[in-house]
Amino acid sequence: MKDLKLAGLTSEKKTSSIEVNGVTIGGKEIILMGGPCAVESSAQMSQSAETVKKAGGKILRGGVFKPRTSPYSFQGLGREGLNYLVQAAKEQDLLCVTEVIDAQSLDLVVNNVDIIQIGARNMQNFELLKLAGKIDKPIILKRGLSATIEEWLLAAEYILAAGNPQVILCERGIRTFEPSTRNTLDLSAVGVAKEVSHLPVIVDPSHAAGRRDLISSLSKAALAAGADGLLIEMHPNPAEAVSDGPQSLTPEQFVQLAGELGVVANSVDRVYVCAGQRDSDTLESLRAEINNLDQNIIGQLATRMQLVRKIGEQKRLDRVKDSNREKEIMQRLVDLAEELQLPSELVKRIYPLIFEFGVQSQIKTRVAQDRDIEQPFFSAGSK
Ligand SMILES: C=C(O[C@@H]1C=C(C(=O)O)C=C[C@H]1O)C(=O)O
Repeated sequence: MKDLKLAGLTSEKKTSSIEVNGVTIGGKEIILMGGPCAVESSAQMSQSAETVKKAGGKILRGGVFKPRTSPYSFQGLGREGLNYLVQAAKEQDLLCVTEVIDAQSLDLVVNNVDIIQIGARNMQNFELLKLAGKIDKPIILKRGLSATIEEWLLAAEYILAAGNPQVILCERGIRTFEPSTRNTLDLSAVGVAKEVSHLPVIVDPSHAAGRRDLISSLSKAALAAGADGLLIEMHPNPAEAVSDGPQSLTPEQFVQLAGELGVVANSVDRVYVCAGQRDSDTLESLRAEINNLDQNIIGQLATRMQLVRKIGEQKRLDRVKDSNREKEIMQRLVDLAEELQLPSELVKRIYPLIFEFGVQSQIKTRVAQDRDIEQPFFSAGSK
């Protein structure tokens, strides 16, 4: 692809992550963003924020300027809606994102939200892209309805070239001949974009499918395909939504899906942190979940110890301890802890113990092994 001077990857820069107020997009952690298509009321946004928080989501979405296909459809609450969005995000300590459609809406939201979205219909609004390039806020750039991946990346290049390095690509389905879904989610676009560009890529399965029954499977497929995050529509009462009701998840479905993302994330060497789904947060249910987690932690430690012993079998007894390897593991885990907002001190205290027991176990394995090798020699005459 030509002209990807800034969006294209180089030998030094294969991936880039975007750090926004304590949330890293494009790191190890999968970032979940959710909320209604359009901001309708203060109560609707408060309930949505509560659900996003419960699901382990980090970012609340909500449109206040709506570029609708029909001029007679709801066009958004503007400034009033912006206040509801910002307030609800604040209540739950979430970040927020909203779409801008022109210079005025950009001006209005730029100092209030954490992330700005440029929607599919404006992907090639080059003047808007240039304006987005002049601000110091991350931009989610949705792929246009009929845009090739190259056109999408060149749109990102406009923002980058104008001076804003914080671009997050968002695949949201493209127009094909298939009428069963609103659009066709192009999951290969995630891989292709990542092959040619260093920018983080997220997926919006809601606008792609246009129907809520497909959102769960498409979200998981998106993670498997390498997406760094998900942007999912959820409404406290989808039947009453002023826009995109049929594709919006209910709060229960949203939390359930979030609870299922962790295993998919782990299978592709990523992390999704969500305190699981419970009917209600009773002391008993919370403790049951902790018991379950503790069991997993011990199980994983046992597997780790087995691997450490296997490594021990391959090493010389005088080279059992490898300080460089330990340092490298520690650095990686401290970085991960910081990304997951876990005190890095915890990792710094636990891991030396884990290493120590690993090394001891390797020494024992080696000594036993060496004895076994010598055994036939000693036992030959005695039998
Ligand atoms: C497992 C190894 O041996 C030792 C134990 C380590 C561990 O527990 O991760 C790391 C380095 C070594 O001190 C290894 O060399 O990789």
